[in-house]
Amino acid sequence: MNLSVVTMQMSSTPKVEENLLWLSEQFSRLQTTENCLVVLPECFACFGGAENEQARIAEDYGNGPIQDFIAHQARKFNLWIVAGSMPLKIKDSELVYASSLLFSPEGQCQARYNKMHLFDVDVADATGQYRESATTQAGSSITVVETPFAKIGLSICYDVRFPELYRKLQAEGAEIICVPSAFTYVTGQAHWQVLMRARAIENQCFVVAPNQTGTHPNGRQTWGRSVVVDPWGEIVHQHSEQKGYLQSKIDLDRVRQVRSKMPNLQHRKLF
Ligand SMILES: O=C(O)CNC(=O)[C@H](CS)NC(=O)CCC(=O)C(=O)O
Repeated sequence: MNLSVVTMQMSSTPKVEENLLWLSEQFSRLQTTENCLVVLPECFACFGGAENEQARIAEDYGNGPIQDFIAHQARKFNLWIVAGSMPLKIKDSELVYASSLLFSPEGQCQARYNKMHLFDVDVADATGQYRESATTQAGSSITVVETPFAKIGLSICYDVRFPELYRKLQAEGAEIICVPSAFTYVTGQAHWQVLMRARAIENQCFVVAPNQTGTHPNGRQTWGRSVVVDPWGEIVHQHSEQKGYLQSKIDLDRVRQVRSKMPNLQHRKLF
């Protein structure tokens, strides 16, 4: 079965309306076919401002302007949309979940994943210290969701450095794995493409990884180079540093073809 896959590479600012307006312009330009999956980057609605910005724009799950916007766009343009990540409130907590939501073309939210691995890392860039856990609660369960075209595994950004998560997603049947990201320029330059290709090759899945790009208002720099990789590790398409979208047709039979010739998933010894 064929699927049209879109990576939306953004240079998001702290202003939600600005980012959503830009997105609605992009959506209106897409060529929509029967099945079209659009994946947005991590923090698509608000990025690159103050430390408390995610708490500021956080919504209750199932209720809020950002989720309404995505549901509306999904219906209007007949799209499956993975809303990369957005902050969702937690009852009686200052912290938020960084959640990735899958919307159907009917505008229904069909799956939710809360980012498990938080980026508490020192990077040799202008920001220096990243402490995601200061504002974010780590998730504790994995998400694989069945759609009419494929089973989709959800993950976010720094998760990509933990291959055991992807083994689990694959074991649960994932054929497409989304990795919406806000990878830093420095770590992206070193590791971005290798990590995305490795997860695709070892799990024989399509990997769809839209990234943030450019210099954001708080000085944070992200790597761009959003990418779609096929189950053999070949690049289906890759962005430069510019914001915008790329759209490609993929053949989902590729997953079965690659797995039947090289059944390395059945040759596992450990887990
Ligand atoms: O905190 C926010 O504002 C939004 N969240 C992010 O930007 C997150 C956590 S700081 N970024 C990453 O996970 C980058 C991972 C990365 O770059 C790597 O693994 O090398």
